[in-house]
Amino acid sequence: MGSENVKLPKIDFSDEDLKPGTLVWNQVKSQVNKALIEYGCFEASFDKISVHLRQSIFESLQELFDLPLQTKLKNISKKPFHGYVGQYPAVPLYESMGIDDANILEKAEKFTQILWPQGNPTFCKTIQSYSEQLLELDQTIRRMIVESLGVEKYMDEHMNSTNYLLRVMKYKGPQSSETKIGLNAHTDKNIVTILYQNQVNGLEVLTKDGQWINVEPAPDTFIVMIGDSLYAWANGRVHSPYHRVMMKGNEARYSVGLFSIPKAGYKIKAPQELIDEDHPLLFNPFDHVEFLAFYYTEEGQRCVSALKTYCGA
Ligand SMILES: O=C(O)CCC(=O)C(=O)O
Ligand SMILES: [Fe+2]
Repeated sequence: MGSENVKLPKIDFSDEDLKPGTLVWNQVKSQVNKALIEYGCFEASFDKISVHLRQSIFESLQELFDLPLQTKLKNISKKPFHGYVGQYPAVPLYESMGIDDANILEKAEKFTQILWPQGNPTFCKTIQSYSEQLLELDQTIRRMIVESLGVEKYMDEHMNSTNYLLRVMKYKGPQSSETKIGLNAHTDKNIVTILYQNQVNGLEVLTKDGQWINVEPAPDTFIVMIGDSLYAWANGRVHSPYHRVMMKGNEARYSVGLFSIPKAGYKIKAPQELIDEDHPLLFNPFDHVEFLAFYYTEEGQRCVSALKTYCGA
């Protein structure tokens, strides 16, 4: 059960002067560092995404999930969890779809074309602008993390090592006051995840001391979470938390995640500056795409930490 009394830290990214080197940058950076060591997660207010866009994104999600199943199944991907996912007996409330490189107009158009051959410019523009604008928050946070780790010499390499995936999600209301599983507990496998949801709560995050926190974001805040690939790159200096979705009541929950994901062929390797006697190397260098292939095998699904089994040092 979620715990009532603990709240995730809330950090404000709306200051106009939030540029590297400014006083406010350093203040926010130290809040980010503290939150990521303690929770691997925080609530972010970020006002670059207009109120209009924040509303349109949920209209677009609803329009997409209202399409006939036949149409939704047309979104196929070779990468697990990037195509259409739904109708799984283990998580019957859950449906999702991934849009690779949704920040790039041609990619957003290609995706839109698959579902609406006759075109849907509003949908296309909404997901593209949302991704392009929110990516700024991902990059700000990652710059701050690299600075806090004191490994600025890897800044460009790190910033250029990822692509973006936008995943849209719907959780049906279970039509009961009893809590039902929406999405099983997991850690994200990517670099940074930024989640945004409609007004139906359900996300829970596990603290280091084993309590599930109910995440109750305000309408204008995003949830930022660290994935296992960044945990590995930082050699354990930031936490990647377990989280899950628990649903009750009648209302559907819509959420959307922007995931920064290591590019195929890029080897994730902790900088040597982050390895010492007190911090021995945790993971051998690995390729994220190859790791995911292992994660989605039966063995990978059974492990407590798939990454440790795959490439633990
Ligand atoms: O819907 C949510 O808020 C969480 C989704 C999630 O954890 C994921 O897609 O990895
Ligand atoms: Fe997740």
